Amino acid sequence: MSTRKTPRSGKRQNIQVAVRVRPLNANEIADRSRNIVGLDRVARSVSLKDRASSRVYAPFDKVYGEKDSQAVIYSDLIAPLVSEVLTGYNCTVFVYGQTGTGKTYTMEGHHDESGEYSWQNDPTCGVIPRALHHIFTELEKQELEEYSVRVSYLELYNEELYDLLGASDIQSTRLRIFEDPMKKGSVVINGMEEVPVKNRDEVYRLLRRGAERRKTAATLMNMNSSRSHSVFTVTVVIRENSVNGEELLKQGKLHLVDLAGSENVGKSGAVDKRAREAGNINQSLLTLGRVITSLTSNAQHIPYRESKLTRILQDSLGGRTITTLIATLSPAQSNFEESVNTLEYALRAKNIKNHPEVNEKLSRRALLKEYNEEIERLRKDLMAAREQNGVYLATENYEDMVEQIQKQTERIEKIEGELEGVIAKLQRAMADIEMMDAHYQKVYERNQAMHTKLEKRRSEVEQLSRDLATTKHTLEATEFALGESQAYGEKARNQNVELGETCTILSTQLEKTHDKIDQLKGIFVTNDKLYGDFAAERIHKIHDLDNVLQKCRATVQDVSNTTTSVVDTTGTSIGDFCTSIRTLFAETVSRTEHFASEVSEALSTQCSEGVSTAKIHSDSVEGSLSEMKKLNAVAFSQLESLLALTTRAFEKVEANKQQFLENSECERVVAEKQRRTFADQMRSMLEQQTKLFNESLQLAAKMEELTGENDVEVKKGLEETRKIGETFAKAVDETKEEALLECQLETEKGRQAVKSVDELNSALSVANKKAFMDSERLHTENLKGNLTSIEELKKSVVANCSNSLAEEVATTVTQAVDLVKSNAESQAASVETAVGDAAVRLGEAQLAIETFVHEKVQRPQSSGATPERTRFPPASEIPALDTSDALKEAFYASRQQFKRKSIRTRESLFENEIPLMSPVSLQRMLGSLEEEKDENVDDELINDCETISARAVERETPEKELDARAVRRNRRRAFGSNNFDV
Ligand SMILES: Nc1ncnc2c1ncn2[C@@H]1O[C@H](COP(=O)(O)OP(=O)(O)OP(=O)(O)O)[C@@H](O)[C@H]1O
Repeated sequence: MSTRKTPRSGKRQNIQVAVRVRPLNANEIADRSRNIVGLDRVARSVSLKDRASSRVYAPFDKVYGEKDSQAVIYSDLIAPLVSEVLTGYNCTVFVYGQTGTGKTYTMEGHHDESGEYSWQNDPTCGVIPRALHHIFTELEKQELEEYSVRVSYLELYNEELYDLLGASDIQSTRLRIFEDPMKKGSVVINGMEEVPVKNRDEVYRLLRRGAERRKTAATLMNMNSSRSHSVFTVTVVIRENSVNGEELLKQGKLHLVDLAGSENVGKSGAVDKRAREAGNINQSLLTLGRVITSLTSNAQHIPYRESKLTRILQDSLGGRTITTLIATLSPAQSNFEESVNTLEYALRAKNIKNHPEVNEKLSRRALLKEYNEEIERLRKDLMAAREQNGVYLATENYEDMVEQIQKQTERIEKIEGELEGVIAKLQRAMADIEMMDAHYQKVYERNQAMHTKLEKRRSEVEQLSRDLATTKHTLEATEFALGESQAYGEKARNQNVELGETCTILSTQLEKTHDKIDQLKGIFVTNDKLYGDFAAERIHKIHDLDNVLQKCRATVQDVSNTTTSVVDTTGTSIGDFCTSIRTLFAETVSRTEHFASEVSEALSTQCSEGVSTAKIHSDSVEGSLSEMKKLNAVAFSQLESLLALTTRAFEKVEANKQQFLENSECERVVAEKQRRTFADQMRSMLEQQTKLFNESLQLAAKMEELTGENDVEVKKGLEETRKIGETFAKAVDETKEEALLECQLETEKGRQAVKSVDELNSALSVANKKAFMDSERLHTENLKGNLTSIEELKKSVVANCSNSLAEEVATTVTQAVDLVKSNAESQAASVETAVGDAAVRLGEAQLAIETFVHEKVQRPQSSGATPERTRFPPASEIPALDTSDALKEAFYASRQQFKRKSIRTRESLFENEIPLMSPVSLQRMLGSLEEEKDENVDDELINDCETISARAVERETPEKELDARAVRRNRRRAFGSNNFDV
């Protein structure tokens, strides 16, 4: 395969050289051979201790001792190369050393026949299986689908190449090396089998096959395996696509070379004389030494072509390959010289500078074209050579021509070899492609299965997308509702906290209120009892007072009766007095008339004047009497009015008492009613309180208010009662005083009347006296004789009349007045006593009321525990949680702000889908292309294909890529068919 190199950072680098020292083997131990090798890992030096001296060889890139495992060697030296190979570099690892120092062990490891270990976990497993395992691991890790891994295993013995993996008999398989016409400095090994490796497990099988063929060869050809070289090559081709959709092939190679034992080669590549004599000259090893020497001495000519080994590995020595040399040593003293040679060889090799370059990635089209052109060129050369063979020449020239033909034949053979090599390369390339096509087939089938699965999944995805959209929508709505609920919940929680706090306060206050209510209840019960007792007591007292008033009434009645009787008596007395006066007057009149008749008779004419005078006097007395009658009538009427007043006073007292009693009863009834109402209210309030917690405060307040009002009412009632009592007492006092005053006034009026009667009588008496004296004086003048008798009579009449009448009247009046007075006084005293008693009782009642009100009536004691009226702030409004419909509306409203994002379906993934071409379709397409061999048509097709590829690349779907690849593959096959026709 043609590869071009791109510089690796443009740097030249020395071959990496490592030294590995194996442990002393059984023979060496048996020979008691000393370990003379010392390693300094820091200085990366190896020292060899001779008996006399110690030689140090340094620096190496790495030094490994007997304890360093295969895994360490691999991970340090080979693993990095695998990465380089996958990147597109060629890498070579040489194992160089004396026979039996562990070259094969390092490269292949032990073949564990026991089956105890699989090759993956066999600690003795060498570089080759590890490298292949690693390569597959990396390819899988990088998820590369299209790659090919091929291995070849060559043995070079006595400058003959044998294919250890070839299918045919190893003896008959003669591998020939030709220059690679397409790449200068490279060779083509004609007939070499490059076996594709599909997985790790095939590696051991191949290694075993190689080992068996080696053994067979050794037996058949009496081959000394320690003098043969083996080259195990792993070729990794990775197909990848460039950005413009072009298919690129990236190739890297790893050569693992187990060289023949170095014991016959001297320091500078000189062959040991004895070995030379024995014919055991190892040309390849010899040339390798020389090449190394030439490379390190900057010689003009590097003798690569002098051995097949150096020809094959030319690129690995001073070329573009990354090269590592592992020098294996025996630690035994017996191998001192060989160890010295190996170390010196290794140090020399370390000076070789390579300039690694990554193999250029070539497009398949270019590669195939290149191959085609080369084949065509070789075909033409061959034809030309053959045609030359058919020319007839003169005999003279015949020999020259024979010679020429001989040369031509050799040339034809050479060209044929080269052609075969190229064709072999092409075939390998085609095998690679086949391998990758097989991969493609698998990928196609997998893709078809995936496509079917994808279709199924697509419908599922569509359904799921719809479900997802619904679910998303629901989720959003739910999230929205949840948010709302959370906010509401938060508000409610805060409110709850507030309410909790308020409840705690209210609970405490309610507790205290209940205490207060209990206290009030107790007070009300006590007050109820007290009111009962007080009412009973008051009723008792009122009864007492009633008795007193009855007594007072009786007394007043007595007074009235007495007064009436006194008045009657007085009236009678006055009547009697009047009668007496009339009698007396009649007597006086009769006496006077008798006297007058006597005087008339005696005094006839003289007495007529006396009679007229007497008549005048009589008229005067008559007037006086009528005046007295009037006065008596006035006195009577005054007494009547006094009686009426007394009666009225009594009636007033009675009325007042009745009113007082009624008022008291009313008050008592009102108080009782209030008490009952209050008790009912209390009861209902208590019931309500127990039922309605939230109204408890208000009820408590109201209760408190009512309690206050009731208290006020009670106080007011008591006050009113007290006032009424006072009013009653006052009224009684006033009535008493008024009655007394009226009595006194009437009595005074009576006295005045009596006095005026007395005065009138006195005045009358004086007037009569004066009249009689005047008459006497007149009659004295006229009647001197009889004047004395008349005068005496007159005096006696006047005296008798005035004295007895006055005395009688006075006595009667005085008696009457005294009687009235004494009666009035005694009645007044008894009324006063009764009133005083009533007053005392009223005072007692008042005191009792006051005591009751102020002392007995219990009032709620201020305990300080009754909660103060607290106005709790109204609970903050918690909006009622919206209904789901309202929430939905709110959600949709909120959604209006944001355009609803369309749920992205996977439609887009499928809409540009281009069906993947099946291998059958490809085959058909290939057939049609085979029919159209015209290059123009090919070009046209290529253009078409490229257009399709470009379109496919633009669409960037794996399916389209595959399609483009299919087209390219088609194209490639078209070329391939041409080539095979050749
Ligand atoms: N590092 C090592 N640890 C343990 N044993 C080793 C080590 N190196 C080599 N041996 C053992 O030494 C013996 C010889 O090793 P090996 O055959 O690999 O040598 P060689 O260099 O390949 O010889 P030849 O050149 O003849 O092929 C083997 O038995 C191998 O197991």
